[in-house]
Amino acid sequence: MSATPPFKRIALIGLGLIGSSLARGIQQLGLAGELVATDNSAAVRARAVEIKLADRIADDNASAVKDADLVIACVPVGVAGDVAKSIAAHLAPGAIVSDVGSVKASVLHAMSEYLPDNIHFIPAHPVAGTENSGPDSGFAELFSNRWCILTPPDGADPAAVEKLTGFWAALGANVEIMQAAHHDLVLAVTSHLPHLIAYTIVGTADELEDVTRSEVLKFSAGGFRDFTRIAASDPTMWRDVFLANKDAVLEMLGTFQEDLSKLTRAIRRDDGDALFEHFTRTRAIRRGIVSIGQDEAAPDFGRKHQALTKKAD
Ligand SMILES: NC(=O)c1ccc[n+]([C@@H]2O[C@H](COP(=O)([O-])OP(=O)(O)OC[C@H]3O[C@@H](n4cnc5c(N)ncnc54)[C@H](O)[C@@H]3O)[C@@H](O)[C@H]2O)c1
Ligand SMILES: O=C(O)C(=O)C[C@]1(C(=O)O)C=C[C@@H](O)C=C1
Repeated sequence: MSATPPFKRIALIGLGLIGSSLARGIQQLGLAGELVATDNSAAVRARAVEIKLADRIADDNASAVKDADLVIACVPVGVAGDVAKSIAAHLAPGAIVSDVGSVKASVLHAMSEYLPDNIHFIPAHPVAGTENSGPDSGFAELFSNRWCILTPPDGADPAAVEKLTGFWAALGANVEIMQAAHHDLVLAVTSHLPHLIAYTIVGTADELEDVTRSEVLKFSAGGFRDFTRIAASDPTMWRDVFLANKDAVLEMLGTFQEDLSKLTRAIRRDDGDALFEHFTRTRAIRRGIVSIGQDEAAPDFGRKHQALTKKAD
């Protein structure tokens, strides 16, 4: 625990997987003089009191942010604007206001509409999670050795960006700064599209006529089992992600469908060389990610993204 916490009062809004992980990390590391938290679900607030997720659980968003020097909205991206509206008039001048949403441009737009000019708004996205949600699912180590991407708007105060960078670094994250629109393109291919594929394939398996659901469950080893984990992710969160990052996801989906057509054609034409060449290339990508470790995986995804957009041009 540091003698003087970097923040006098941190307010967390939303106590699901990410909010409760932040709460546990902030408490363990002593990052706030006082931690105040809230959630719009009374059941979640009651559970947060029971498991002592904060020094104080406030009844609503407005009272939670009073006198806080760091406020973090940990809610589905579709309600980020509503949260900004509910806290705008109650923020302390000079406070840093941030979020953890999986999409950045839409959150930047929705929250900026309501937030006053006398605070520092710096959106963020910890690229770390699980398929679980709710206040019991969080853990303090979630962000350790994972990326956290900050997308400060043009003209953001460098000192506020540095302070938020220090906060995420204290939680163990590697911080990267990016434009919101670029973040949304990169994450469309590295996170959003994989989730869409998982949701699709698990649904497809469930709808087959000649293969029963019990056979799917019984024989789902390896690959399919991994897809079922991802497809168990929170429906509200992912509905909001796809609607909020519509353009980038549709762009990546178009490229993906072209590539899938090429592989489909290779199978239909018994073109073993094309299949072998493709699988050899993808194996090398996986081995590259594993050998450089998690710390350097994200820049690699960036290069893959550049290659994809070049191809689409
Ligand atoms: N789950 C992940 O893997 C993951 C990873 C990184 C970022 N994120 C992002 O983090 C955010 C939160 O995701 P999560 O997984 O913690 O979700 P979650 O469903 O576990 O928790 C969200 C919480 O927000 C509360 N909430 C909803 N609307 C609210 C409002 N208007 N005011 C106050 N509270 C409200 C809900 O009651 C819920 O407890 C999302 O924007 C998501 O995109 C999620
Ligand atoms: O590991 C998982 O369960 C995740 O899906 C985490 C994951 C991801 O796609 O990597 C999901 C969404 C977030 O915005 C960040 C992280």
